[in-house]
Amino acid sequence: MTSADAATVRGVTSDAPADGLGGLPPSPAVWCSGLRKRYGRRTAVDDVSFTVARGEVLGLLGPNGAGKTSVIKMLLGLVRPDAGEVLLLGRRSSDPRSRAAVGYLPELFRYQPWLTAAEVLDLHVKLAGAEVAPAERRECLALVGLAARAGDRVGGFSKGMQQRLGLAVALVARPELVVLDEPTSALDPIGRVDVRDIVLSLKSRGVAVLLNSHLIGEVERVCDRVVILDEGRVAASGTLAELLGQREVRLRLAGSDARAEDRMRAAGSMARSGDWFTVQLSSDDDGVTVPDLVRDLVALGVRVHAVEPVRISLEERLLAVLRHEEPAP
Ligand SMILES: Nc1ncnc2c1ncn2[C@@H]1O[C@H](COP(=O)(O)OP(=O)(O)OP(=O)(O)O)[C@@H](O)[C@H]1O
Repeated sequence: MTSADAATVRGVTSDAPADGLGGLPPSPAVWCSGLRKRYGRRTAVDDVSFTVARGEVLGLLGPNGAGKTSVIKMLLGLVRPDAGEVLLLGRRSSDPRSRAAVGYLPELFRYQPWLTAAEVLDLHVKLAGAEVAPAERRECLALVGLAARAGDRVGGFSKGMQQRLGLAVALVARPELVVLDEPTSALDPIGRVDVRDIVLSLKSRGVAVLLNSHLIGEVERVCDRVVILDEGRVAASGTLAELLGQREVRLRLAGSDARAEDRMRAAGSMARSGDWFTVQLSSDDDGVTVPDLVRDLVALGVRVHAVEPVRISLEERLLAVLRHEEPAP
């Protein structure tokens, strides 16, 4: 974030309501700048800055111990940063008004074993100071697949069921920002798909989501932007298009000659392996490069047996960034 961005965020916070009234755009769901945290002699988080816009899903990725949970806890005011600033929904995270509008599923979750699932939700609605009708609370339990267990005590829940309840707790008070720290670590495959659908439905309603997950495929499917942390620092960040920008197309051709290869090189840098040709497309390709290329190759008398789009996966990009194999975008 530039200092100009920071100044804008601060301006909105101090001079205007956080909800964007008065013609100003709403402040970001999360704004943090220069976050730092040391535990003893170990630096857990070092100069981390990013924003999460309203309605945006941001994925926080990184290896074990990279500082993801520490960042989340500093954002939520659960851990005091040694340096840096945080604004949630345009307000300091210590402000009860911002806290009430944030739903949080912690990495290590434990709910009162003597309460029923419905009672746990009632308690959290009360703590948030929200007005949520009983029918809506039941719907929330149904959303996470616990409708049939609403009256059962949490002490008898499996780990996955407790995580589902944690998700309901994070969602029940109609938050504007939802922070999910490893939300699917205990879930079965169906539960993971459910969480993906829930995240997408939150996004469609303008709710911002900050998602920390080691399941990269999950992050790739639902996130608009990704921040990769490594040893406490931001190693890379950007939209998925920015991070995965380099796209390629693979073509299996027969009868290719020098003119055909020149035509492919005109589309992007080219590599050949037997009958297969790989052409790198530019990140601002508007979708006509490949059809035009195929049309021209056919006109040159080349037989086109296969055309396969290839895109680097988020996992490949993550590993490349963490292994310092390429410059971070
Ligand atoms: N309460 C604490 N006391 C001492 N060190 C801590 C504490 N909390 C975190 N750390 C250290 O800070 C670093 C970052 O930990 P953190 O839990 O934020 O990482 P993470 O990216 O969430 O890891 P994981 O993916 O394993 O959950 C680690 O080296 C960890 O040992």
